[in-house]
Amino acid sequence: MKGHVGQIVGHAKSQETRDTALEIGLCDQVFATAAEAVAGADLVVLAVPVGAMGALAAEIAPHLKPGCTVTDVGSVKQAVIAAVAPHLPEGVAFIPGHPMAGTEYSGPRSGFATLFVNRWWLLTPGEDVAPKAIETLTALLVAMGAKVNTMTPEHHDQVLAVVSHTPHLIAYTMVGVADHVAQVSNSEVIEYSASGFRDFTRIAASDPTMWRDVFLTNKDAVLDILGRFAEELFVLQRAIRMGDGDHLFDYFTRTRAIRRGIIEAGQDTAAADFGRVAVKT
Ligand SMILES: NC(=O)c1ccc[n+]([C@@H]2O[C@H](COP(=O)([O-])OP(=O)(O)OC[C@H]3O[C@@H](n4cnc5c(N)ncnc54)[C@H](O)[C@@H]3O)[C@@H](O)[C@H]2O)c1
Ligand SMILES: O=C(O)C(=O)C[C@]1(C(=O)O)C=C[C@@H](O)C=C1
Repeated sequence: MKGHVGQIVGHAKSQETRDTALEIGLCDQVFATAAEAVAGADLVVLAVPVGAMGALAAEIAPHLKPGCTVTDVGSVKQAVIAAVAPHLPEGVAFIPGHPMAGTEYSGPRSGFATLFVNRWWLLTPGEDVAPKAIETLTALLVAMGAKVNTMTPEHHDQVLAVVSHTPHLIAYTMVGVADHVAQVSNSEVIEYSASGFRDFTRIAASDPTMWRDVFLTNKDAVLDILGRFAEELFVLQRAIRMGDGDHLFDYFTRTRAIRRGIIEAGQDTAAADFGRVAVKT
């Protein structure tokens, strides 16, 4: 954001995080209370776990500058809106947001300059929000390299259940299964993991608080996708049992085309950004 805004003021509860934020130049100033941090701000960005958004909004509400914009970066939108909006005073523009970028790491040292470059940043503003406020926020996000799109919070939560939330649950589960197998068979299965399983372990190393809150707050959409996942899994399980190679081949051909389409659309930048090699098979 540096160079695009006047001053960046942060808040973190721990002294260590506040010290780090100043040391690495993330903020110009940091405060121990959110109330102090938001005083006089034109734009306030809420970046805490989804389950903590409501309490934070209640804390900052009396200290917001009239006419300011409040946004958030939570991975779920309907629950954040329900928790935050009731606290915000009249005249504050609330533009819920979600950058589709991140890693399994947390904390102030986990960001990097290109994190948002060529990544979607989804906004789910209500119809009553002034277009000017949306334009100003969009301009800032675009300046950070993001591609911005707006949609309804309902649609956001359904889409994210498919492309982010349920895949994380599957990764957590698969790593749990491997660990269980290793324990009961007293073997070294995880040591022999190659890149496919390692990708699962990377995802399964994501922050437990963040992901607990995601699943608790996007419950219906995730349960819907998990149900569909189980149905597909049973069909593949049956194909394996019946020796139906044609079914497996056709299914895998279809999924490979999806992966190739993502790469051709230039949307697989995260791995390369983070110093890993994007495997193009
Ligand atoms: N990590 C990702 O990949 C990613 C990507 C997009 C969106 N998000 C969303 O961004 C938000 C922040 O995630 P992050 O990865 O930046 O996490 P983070 O752990 O790096 O930062 C979260 C901060 O919130 C603070 N916090 C936790 N509970 C709190 C509470 N009850 N009250 C006040 N502060 C509290 C923590 O101390 C920490 O400083 C989450 O809502 C998450 O869903 C994360
Ligand atoms: O690559 C990762 O570590 C991520 O999972 C990042 C990811 C994602 O699912 O794409 C995780 C959660 C966020 O809400 C947005 C981005």
